[in-house]
Amino acid sequence: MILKEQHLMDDTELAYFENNTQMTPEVADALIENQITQFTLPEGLALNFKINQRDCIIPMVTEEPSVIAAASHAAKVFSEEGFTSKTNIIGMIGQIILPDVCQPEEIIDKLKANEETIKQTAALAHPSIVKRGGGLQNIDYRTISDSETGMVFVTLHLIIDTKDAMGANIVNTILEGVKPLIESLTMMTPLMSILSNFNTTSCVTATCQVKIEKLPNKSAFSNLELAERIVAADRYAKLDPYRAATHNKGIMNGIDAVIIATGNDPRAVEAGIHAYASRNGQYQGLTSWTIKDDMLKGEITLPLALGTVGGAISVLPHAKANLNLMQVTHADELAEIIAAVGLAQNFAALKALVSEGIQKGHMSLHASSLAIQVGAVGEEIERLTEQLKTAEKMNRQVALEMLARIRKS
Ligand SMILES: CC(C)(COP(=O)([O-])OP(=O)([O-])OC[C@H]1O[C@@H](n2cnc3c(N)ncnc32)[C@H](O)[C@@H]1OP(=O)([O-])[O-])[C@@H](O)C(=O)NCCC(=O)NCCSC(=O)C[C@@](C)(O)CC(=O)[O-]
Ligand SMILES: NC(=O)C1=CN([C@@H]2O[C@H](COP(=O)(O)OP(=O)(O)OC[C@H]3O[C@@H](n4cnc5c(N)ncnc54)[C@H](OP(=O)(O)O)[C@@H]3O)[C@@H](O)[C@H]2O)C=CC1
Repeated sequence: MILKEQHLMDDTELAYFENNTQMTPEVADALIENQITQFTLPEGLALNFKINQRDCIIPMVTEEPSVIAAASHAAKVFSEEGFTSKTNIIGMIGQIILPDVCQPEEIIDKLKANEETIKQTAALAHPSIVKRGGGLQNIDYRTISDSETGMVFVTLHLIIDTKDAMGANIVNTILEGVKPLIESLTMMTPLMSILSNFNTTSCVTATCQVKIEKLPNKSAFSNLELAERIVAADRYAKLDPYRAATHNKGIMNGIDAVIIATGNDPRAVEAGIHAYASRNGQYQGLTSWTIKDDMLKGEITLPLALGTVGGAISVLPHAKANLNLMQVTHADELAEIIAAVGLAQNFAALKALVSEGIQKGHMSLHASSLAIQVGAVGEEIERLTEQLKTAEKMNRQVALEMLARIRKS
């Protein structure tokens, strides 16, 4: 197997993948409650990626046809220079929310005067993360007023470096460790203490560029027109939330697939990214495509709190094997890859949308799942798939009629 020859997989991992091994019932039972079975999804590899000058094979777990083809297609378009991806990760944000505060400035001053003690208490609450070089970095204070009730909240943001763990449990442990001290300093009972998934202090930016003359182009538009239409589509996603949601869904096609493949928490990532997309007061597309010096340039910035250890990652053998496959050890490296995948996925979708339309590429790759949906089995699947790809219309009725003809022949 090529992956083993390239030292991207060892014998155990290869056997695990080849035998399609499930996790043991004990592991499955330990992960969730009332576990009855295991639910499988296909995993594929996105190819052609060069990220920060390193060639990278990307494992993607998705049920949607054409996602992996699209990512591979875009990665090939930008393969000359590849993607540049850079993290700006200070840490996760943990919130301690004080409700019904009468004198917010006084409370904040008191807390500021005791920051050293808060930091010491935080270190004692999770000594092992401090030993790893992480832990509480700094504290921000916010005052939030509810215009309906008149209630004023003071919210502490504890910025906590969780190193290679996503860190939700680490943050929550530290918050709950610090909470009694906050109570005694303020003489108030916090409403709650919990991490924020709007993790603006864990951002990553990926960029890419290609000479417009080198854009692969099967459409009737010139290469410059194609590039301009991609830029216009990108702009439109900044203006119209109805389009922005779909634009960002396309980005998440790639991001979620790698998040799931690496055992990370897709709900946390989705919540953070969609909150970030709304940070200017209106939900907007997350990418930026521009034309400069005969080049089409793409950029995406996302908050990504990810782990390469902890949570389910260290429990799921597939997740560990997939991290090895990408040759990733640290959480920031994983974030860099995932941001690049999101940008690539968006490029492929926009390029298809503004030229031949999405259905051509998507539906031809959807043909095999449509064949199975209408009941094709064994060799029928391939025959029906091929016929569907050449059909003028591809839908359930057409597929059923074709399958009936195949069975008669
Ligand atoms: C599908 C393509 C890539 C065809 O694109 P194409 O130019 O017709 O394909 P091609 O046959 O010339 O292949 C180009 C490259 O694509 C890859 N590729 C091509 N086919 C395969 C395959 N079977 N298996 C693996 N890789 C494949 C592969 O890398 C290949 O290079 P090669 O290796 O041949 O030198 C293109 O039409 C495309 O990128 N379409 C976009 C598809 C997409 O975005 N799908 C997501 C689902 S739609 C959605 O959910 C989101 C959306 C669209 O609504 C978001 C939005 O609105 O913004
Ligand atoms: N709102 C949300 O998003 C929430 C998410 N969650 C869930 O929390 C989980 C993630 O929490 P998380 O705290 O990451 O997981 P863990 O509780 O598994 O903590 C990670 C542990 O990994 C160990 N570790 C080993 N090597 C490293 C390293 N290099 N860097 C950092 N830690 C290391 C640390 O323990 P040690 O130092 O002792 O070895 C650390 O405590 C996910 O399953 C998520 O779904 C939970 C609550 C809310």
